[in-house]
Amino acid sequence: MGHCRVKVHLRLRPSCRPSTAIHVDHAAHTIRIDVLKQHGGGPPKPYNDQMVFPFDSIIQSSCQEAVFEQCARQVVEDVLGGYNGTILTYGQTGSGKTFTMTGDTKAYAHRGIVPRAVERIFAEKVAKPEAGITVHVSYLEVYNEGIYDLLPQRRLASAVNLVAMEDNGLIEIKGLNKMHVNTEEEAMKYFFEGERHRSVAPHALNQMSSRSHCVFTMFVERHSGLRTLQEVTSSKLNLVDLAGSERLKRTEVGGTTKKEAMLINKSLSFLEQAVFALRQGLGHVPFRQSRLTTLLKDALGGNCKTVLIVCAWAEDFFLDETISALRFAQRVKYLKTSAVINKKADAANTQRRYVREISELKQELALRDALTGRPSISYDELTEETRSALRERIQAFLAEEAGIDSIPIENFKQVKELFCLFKEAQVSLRGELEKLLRDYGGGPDTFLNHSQHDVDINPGSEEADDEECVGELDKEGFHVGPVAPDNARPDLPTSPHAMLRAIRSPGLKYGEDTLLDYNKAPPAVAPPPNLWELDEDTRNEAFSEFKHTTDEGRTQDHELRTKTAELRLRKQTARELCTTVNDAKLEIANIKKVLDEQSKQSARVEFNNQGFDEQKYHLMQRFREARSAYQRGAQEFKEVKTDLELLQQEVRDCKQKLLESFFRWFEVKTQYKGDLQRLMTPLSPARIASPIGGPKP
Ligand SMILES: Nc1ncnc2c1ncn2[C@@H]1O[C@H](COP(=O)(O)OP(=O)(O)OP(=O)(O)O)[C@@H](O)[C@H]1O
Repeated sequence: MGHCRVKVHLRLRPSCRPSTAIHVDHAAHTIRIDVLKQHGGGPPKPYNDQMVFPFDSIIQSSCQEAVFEQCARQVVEDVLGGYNGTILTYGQTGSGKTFTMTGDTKAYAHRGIVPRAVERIFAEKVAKPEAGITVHVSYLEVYNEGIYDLLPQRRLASAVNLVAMEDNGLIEIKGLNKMHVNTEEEAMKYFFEGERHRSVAPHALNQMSSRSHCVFTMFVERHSGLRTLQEVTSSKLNLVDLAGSERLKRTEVGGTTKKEAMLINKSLSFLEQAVFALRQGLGHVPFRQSRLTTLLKDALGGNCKTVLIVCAWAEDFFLDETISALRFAQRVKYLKTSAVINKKADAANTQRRYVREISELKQELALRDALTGRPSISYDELTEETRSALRERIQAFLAEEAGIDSIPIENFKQVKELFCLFKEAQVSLRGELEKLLRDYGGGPDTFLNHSQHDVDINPGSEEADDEECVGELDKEGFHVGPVAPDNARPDLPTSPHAMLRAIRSPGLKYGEDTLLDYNKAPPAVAPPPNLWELDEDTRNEAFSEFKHTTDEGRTQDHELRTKTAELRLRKQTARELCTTVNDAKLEIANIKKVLDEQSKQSARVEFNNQGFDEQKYHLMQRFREARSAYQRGAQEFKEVKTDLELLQQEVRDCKQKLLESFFRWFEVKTQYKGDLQRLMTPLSPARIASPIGGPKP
């Protein structure tokens, strides 16, 4: 990056009566003003003070061509070389700024810097076609603190006030039209169109006074040599015709023109403040104070080569304004900018190179495939059919219906597609999981709790199982009901009827499913009263006799044993299923916990073609498996549970039937065999406490 000083030139307007106070030294490029100073109350002494202002050049009576050559040529050449350039004309109203920048249409020789710069740029474009120079032009004006596009139609009521923004270190006007121009004529056509639209008004010093600051910009792109090279330079040339400062009493304006003049003076004063801040090296330069200073930010201190042409009247009458313009020029003269060649990659060339390289690589691949016996492999974009075939294979693989070998891996494009499809499957799985969790009403805890309530998968413990069959399926003996704890014993009944009442009364429980649980299932036939007057051993002996010596007893006992064995098997199956389902539930809850943890750490799992969250994928796969196991197990368990309930009922029925048959048999036996006397023995409290049933040996 090279620092370069802003070049400052002075152009004095030709005058019939130039001030005798102005002395130009063309060799030294200085101008001296002899100033009249008044001392105290004494008579004024003429020219008792002198001010000398150095310039890069002073133009007094040169023609327009000389002005271009002296002031503008180098900037235009620099723009063609890739630098940004700005040429500004500054000065009092009517001092010749527009004449210098635009020129006069009366004669071709009077054309100003703009047409000459356009001519030079297109001359280069024609002379060096290999450089592939492209040109765009824009034209704007800053009028009453608004930025307006002069192309194509500034004077429309809908004219938009544009916004200047800093983009990549350079000031850009958002929405400004940039017209692509192929020839000098085209560029000038747009320039004149803009000229027609710019704001002008007459006043005492200028019949065509500019009421706005105008900026005509040429955007130049140029290849830095042969077209095969990748680099292009992109630069712009700003040609700025500032509105002139004016003293209202001299221009004798009123109304709108007066308001315009005040705003022009204000914006020029902001420009002076910005220049002053830059010159003083102040930390903050108030570029944003006005549209003009914002627009000129690059020209005054950024990436730009800048030339200022100060236009001034040479008459005595305007000496004050001239001195003030010269002072401004002196400040600008010491400003430094940091211009660089603006290079950028040539997109078209880069694309051409890539196309060539791709074509060569394809040939290389085809050759290699032919040599390795895989001539049919395609490297073109995957078709929709291929994509859906791959999707089906992945689905089959994930469902464990096909192995990994079923997924073809032929080229990189296909591998990328496979990753995308895996991601698709993962996303869908995640959706399913979230839906499932939503259905279960929230987080893992709720899910577990809900599941436990939803399906009762506790078929009972081994102990409960034993209790279920208590007093029943011991090898030989018949123990009807567990022994009640001592403190649970009821008062001794005095007769069998009293004992029955006691059995039926609540609080006399001898297990959940004893053979004679009157609270749950009282036998259809009442037990013979004399049965309860026997002691437990005798009573069980009688029951054993019935089961082993009578057909009815044998059949019913066998039926009960078969059903109970079946019930046990079912309970075992249910227990196993219960373990499977509970394990699956636990697994689901654990996976959910891990996934939640991961989600907390990163709100969103990023996946692109460069990466794949393998851990997450495995988790999701485990989740799927656990969920399938849970669903299968839960379904099977429901079926087993239904069977279980049926079997339990059947067992109860068998027990009931056996008891009833036993009661009937016992009654008949005691009645007809006449040995009732022998069987009748006094009741003992222990026998009554365990009237029927007993612990299993
Ligand atoms: N060097 C010059 N040679 C011949 N004529 C000139 C010269 N400078 C200015 N003029 C004439 O003076 C008149 C006013 O000049 P010009 O419009 O360029 O002033 P200006 O500085 O742009 O004024 P304003 O700020 O009001 O727009 C024009 O008619 C122009 O032709």
